[in-house]
Amino acid sequence: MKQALLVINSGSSSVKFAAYDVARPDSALARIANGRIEGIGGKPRLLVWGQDGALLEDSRISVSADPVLGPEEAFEALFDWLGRHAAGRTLLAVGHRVVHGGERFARPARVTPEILAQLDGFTPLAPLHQPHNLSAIRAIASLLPELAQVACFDTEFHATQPWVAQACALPRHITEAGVKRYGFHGLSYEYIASVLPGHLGAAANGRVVVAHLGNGASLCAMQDRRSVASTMGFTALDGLMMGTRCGSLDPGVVLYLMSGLGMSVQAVEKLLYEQSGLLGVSGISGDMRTVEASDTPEARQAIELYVYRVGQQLGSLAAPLGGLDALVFTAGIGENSASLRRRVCEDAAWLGVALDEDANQAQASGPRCISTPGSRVAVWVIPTNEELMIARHTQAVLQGRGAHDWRADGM
Ligand SMILES: Nc1ncnc2c1ncn2[C@@H]1O[C@H](COP(=O)(O)OP(=O)(O)O)[C@@H](O)[C@H]1O
Ligand SMILES: CC(=O)OP(=O)(O)O
Ligand SMILES: [Mg+2]
Repeated sequence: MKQALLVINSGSSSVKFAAYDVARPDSALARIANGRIEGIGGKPRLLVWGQDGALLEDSRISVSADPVLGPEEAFEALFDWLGRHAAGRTLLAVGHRVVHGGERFARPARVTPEILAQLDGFTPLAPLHQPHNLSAIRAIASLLPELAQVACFDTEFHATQPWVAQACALPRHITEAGVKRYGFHGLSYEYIASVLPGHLGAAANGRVVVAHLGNGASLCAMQDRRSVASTMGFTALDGLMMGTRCGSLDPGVVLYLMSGLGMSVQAVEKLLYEQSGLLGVSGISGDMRTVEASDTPEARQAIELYVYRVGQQLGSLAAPLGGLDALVFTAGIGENSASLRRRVCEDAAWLGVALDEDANQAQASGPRCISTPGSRVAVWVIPTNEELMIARHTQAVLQGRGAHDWRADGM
């Protein structure tokens, strides 16, 4: 009987998933299918694509007359689909992206009720993500209590940063209580680090900044393919301007919102996480495609500010690296918006970035170099694959190997 792994990346209103065949315990993972459940808490849909990218399923999920379904019903529909289409396979485990592992979880972990309770404690540090990550684990545990579930943390990859990159200049007792810069999007950065040598050769181990520009957005500075600094900090609010998050903000603004404008903690949290960023500045949308398609002055300013912040913080990471050898764009915006990449690269000319605009504009979807042959900094677009990274970690935890070591196997 073939064995398979399921990977879940659970967000506020949608769940992304991927299923992999495990031919041998230590062999490469082959993706069988991937997809999304959209509209959880409303009228969910299940979308599934096959190995070749063909759409296999696009249907409304309805198990009762009530169209408002929670995560449990949504996962029931997914397992039902897998049961019908992945017949003849044993599901070994489910691997999850869990955004915050705090100081306690530096490695992927097999989930137990005790671990789940500890991870609940990080919810205030990642209110947009952690509750949804954990409710997916709980929903699956109640459907299939015996099934192994593995939590893989977005914070893990940044554990290699020197203390100066992790420190907040706060009194010691606050730092000792865990208030430090963790960094996020680690599964995405770890995947990119794993494929960099195949594309960049020896330069992969040089001074690299990876720009993960998706709904959430951050930059990671790498040296020897290890994280040395990141623009995200204690929470996934810090750093770049994002779809609906403000990014770096004078902490005095937060104090003023509460003491000067009388806003509650909940209202400030909603403002900074859900109503700011591209959405707040454009007044139109937090989705880059929609903002790029609009020609209002506010939409144009939103993109101008977004680009300004990427350029400013790219400089802030070039400083600890002592320069820059390569810049990599990834995630929804980084992989798909040629105009955003062009503007970022123009602003980064002072660092030695020279963009090949034809290569940048070319209709392509795989990893590609978009800098000129003479550019001092190599610029690449490399599609990320958080799901594959989670599957590798999950496989490693099942084999009792602890965290998967991307440096050892050169993948
Ligand atoms: N062709 C495109 N041009 C510009 N932006 C795009 C394009 N395709 C996707 N995006 C943007 O990518 C972002 C979503 O990124 P993604 O990495 O999928 O996010 P997440 O995985 O965090 O939900 C959205 O702002 C979306 O508008
Ligand atoms: C950590 C984070 O911001 O994740 P996402 O980009 O998926 O929202
Ligand atoms: Mg994402």
